[in-house]
Amino acid sequence: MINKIKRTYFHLGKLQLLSLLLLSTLLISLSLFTINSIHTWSQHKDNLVRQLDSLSAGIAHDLKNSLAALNNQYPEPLCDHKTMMAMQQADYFANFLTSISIVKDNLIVCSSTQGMINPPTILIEPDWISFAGVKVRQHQTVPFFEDHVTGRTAQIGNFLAYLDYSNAISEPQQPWLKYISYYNKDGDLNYLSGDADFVVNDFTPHSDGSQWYENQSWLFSQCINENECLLIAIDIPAYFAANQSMLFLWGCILVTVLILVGLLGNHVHHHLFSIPRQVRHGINDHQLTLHYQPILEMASGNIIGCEVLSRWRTQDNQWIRPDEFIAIVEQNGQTAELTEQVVLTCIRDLSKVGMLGKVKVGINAFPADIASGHIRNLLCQQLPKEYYSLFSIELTEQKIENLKALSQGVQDLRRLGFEVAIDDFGTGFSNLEALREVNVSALKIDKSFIWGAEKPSLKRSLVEHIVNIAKSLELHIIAEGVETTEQLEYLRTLDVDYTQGFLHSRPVSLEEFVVKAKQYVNTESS
Ligand SMILES: Nc1nc2c(ncn2[C@@H]2O[C@@H]3COP(=O)(O)O[C@H]4[C@@H](O)[C@H](n5cnc6c(=O)[nH]c(N)nc65)O[C@@H]4COP(=O)(O)O[C@H]3[C@H]2O)c(=O)[nH]1
Repeated sequence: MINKIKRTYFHLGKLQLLSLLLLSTLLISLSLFTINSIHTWSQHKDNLVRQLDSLSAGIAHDLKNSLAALNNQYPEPLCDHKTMMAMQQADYFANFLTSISIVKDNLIVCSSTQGMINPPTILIEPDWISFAGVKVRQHQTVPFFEDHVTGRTAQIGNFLAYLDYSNAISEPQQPWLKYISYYNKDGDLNYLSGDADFVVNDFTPHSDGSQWYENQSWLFSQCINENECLLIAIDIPAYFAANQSMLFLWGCILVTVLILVGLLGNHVHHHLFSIPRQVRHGINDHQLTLHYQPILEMASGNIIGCEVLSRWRTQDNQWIRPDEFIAIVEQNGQTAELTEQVVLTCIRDLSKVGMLGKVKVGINAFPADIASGHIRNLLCQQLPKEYYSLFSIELTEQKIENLKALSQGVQDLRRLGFEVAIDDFGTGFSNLEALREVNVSALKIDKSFIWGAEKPSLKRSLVEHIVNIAKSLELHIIAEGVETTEQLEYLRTLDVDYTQGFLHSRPVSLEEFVVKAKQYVNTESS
């Protein structure tokens, strides 16, 4: 009852933990989003104003020191080497201007980046001409190295340059950044040209006291000359739209990540905590059951014994394969408990059905069980001496930590009359070196070698090799995983002692094993 409550609590706890984790991450992200969108404008505004102020100042500086200076130096410019060098130099020193070109008869005839332009590029009408005489074109194509770019250009006299903002603002090419020119007539600002149209009413001075104004829709710099001006303006809704779509994108990414983390978290939790924890409880609560797989004598075809195999069903009614839970038992450090339960249960089971002392029994053991003498003590406590020879301890494929202690443990078991077999021979540690060191009495050929050995193949020669070694060491040979009559007949030609496999029977419950074995075993008590 207490265990049931504990288990229910454990399951609830896991679900609650996961939902809580997901919910809190979601809430934190939502709050971050909200805070971010509330603060976005106020946080970025000052920064943008600063950047755009320095951009204006930088462009004005470049126009004066590059384009105006070139006009002074070359009032009648030619596309000659000298002028080209001066243009390239000016291009190099300018921060926001590039591809400085010479303009003649409304054509770009040569440029600092491409030399002579053939055919020359046609100039479009300027979008506005500033008070200082700078002709600004919003979408002028200019020659740029091997290519052409289209964008904003500034022209003073015979020289024109492409306005390159790419390094000027941290968020270049943004749709919210607008350039507009206005003219001032009788104290009213009138739209002249540019990216946008807006009514210059109800603007309040910018909070930092600079020359910037803002209303619901626009943030713009003050018009500083009397007749006309170029405004650098920020379209606030467009700015938010751009940021919102970024937020939406990030939101989608975050939600996807959350879902993945949730799914993965469940999986990781299941494997790291749930199964190991359930295995721990399962062993402690004696939830293991045993299945018995018949072992047949080759010569007579009789069932003479069985291999004992652990089976474990979880609380969710799932069967977990030994291959999976044995590894967890090892991680949990519960190998001794498992072996103890297997030994005690199988002795009790076989005794109950009158087969103890009548059949051979193969029990899987961990190397530590043998090295520590744990399995020897258990068997000796539970069995009368005359049954020792019927028990075969199968040394499963494991990492051997102390080969010397293992070899001593095997020696002790054999001295008492128990059989010791190397399981899964041919895989993992069970190689020739182990065979030399550990003085076993039987060898089980791994099923992976049996499958395919019925036909001439590399496997066949390996099986023959293994059988020869076993015979030369006078070991009993058991072939496991026999699935077909061809395999069985082939193994008969090799004179293998015992066979085990689905051909004869799958591992079955005790009751089913009794049904299968009873015609070969006298279960009457003597
Ligand atoms: N496909 C196929 N499979 C066959 C055939 N004949 C037998 N098998 C399977 O091969 C495995 C034989 O056991 P193993 O080599 O000792 O390999 C065992 C053994 O190493 C380990 N194991 C099982 N029970 C215990 C246990 O109580 N203690 C320990 N230490 N290890 C155990 O888990 C391994 C896997 O056990 P199982 O899943 O029960 O798998 C069993 C059995 O079901 C066949 O003809 N075809």
